[in-house]
Amino acid sequence: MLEVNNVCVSFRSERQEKLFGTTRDQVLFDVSLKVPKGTCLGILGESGSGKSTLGRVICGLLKPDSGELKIHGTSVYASRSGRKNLQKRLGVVFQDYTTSANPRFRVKEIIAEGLSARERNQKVRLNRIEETNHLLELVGLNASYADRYPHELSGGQLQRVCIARAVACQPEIILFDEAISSLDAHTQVQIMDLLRELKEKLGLTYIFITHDLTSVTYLCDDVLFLYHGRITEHIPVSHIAETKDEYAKKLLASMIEFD
Ligand SMILES: Nc1ncnc2c1ncn2[C@@H]1O[C@H](COP(=O)(O)OP(=O)(O)OP(=O)(O)O)[C@@H](O)[C@H]1O
Repeated sequence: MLEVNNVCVSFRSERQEKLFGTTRDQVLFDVSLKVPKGTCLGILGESGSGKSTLGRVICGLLKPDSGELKIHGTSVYASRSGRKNLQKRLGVVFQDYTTSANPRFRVKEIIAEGLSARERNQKVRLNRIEETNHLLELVGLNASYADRYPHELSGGQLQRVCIARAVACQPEIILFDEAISSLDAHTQVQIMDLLRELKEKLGLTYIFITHDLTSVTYLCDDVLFLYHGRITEHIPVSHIAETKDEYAKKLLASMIEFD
């Protein structure tokens, strides 16, 4: 179980009245959520609502001003061991697969980043070739891709490699930050099918940050709406049509009209 309790985040404001002013802009206000094991939580909000900031708090990259992040009851930011505990259990897949994969690395070296993390965490020595081939198959590619460079892959294939790298460290939870947003609609569906399959096979828990309601309804169990840094609603996806939240209603209406 991953828990976020009363998290507040602010950044130093660019508009300072004094030269060394300390005015801050608050981006997250008292955000709390729980993600039970084996479920998928969608975090939905428009641009600037604070989704990625919340994502950075969840993956251990940004200590909040106040509030806490807990994984299996252990506070992440209270100690170094708390952060290490999170690193062992959580993988991340970002939107920009072109920059999150080193262009000078071959596919096998990209996946090796995840395998090395697993070797360190579990204090084991892995058969890299065997593991890489297994992971490539798991994400719908095959061993022949291992020697390719990122520029020799399509966007969808490269994002599959990034997913393989995240899965390589055997995390319990994977955070996806707009991970399918830059792909075309057909590839998005293929990747979402892959994510569903992996979740089932490996018993994973997902946190799926997006601005796209359709992908949330396709993939998530629960959805949380973020508006100007505040959670306005947190409901099961199956009850999304009954939402009371104005922002959620607007999103829903635009999707229905579009359909
Ligand atoms: N490091 C930072 N320093 C200052 N302000 C920041 C920083 N990171 C984010 N912000 C501000 O916090 C607010 C929320 O940004 P965030 O990236 O979390 O939004 P988002 O919902 O993920 O948007 P998008 O969908 O466009 O990525 C924005 O106003 C942004 O300018």
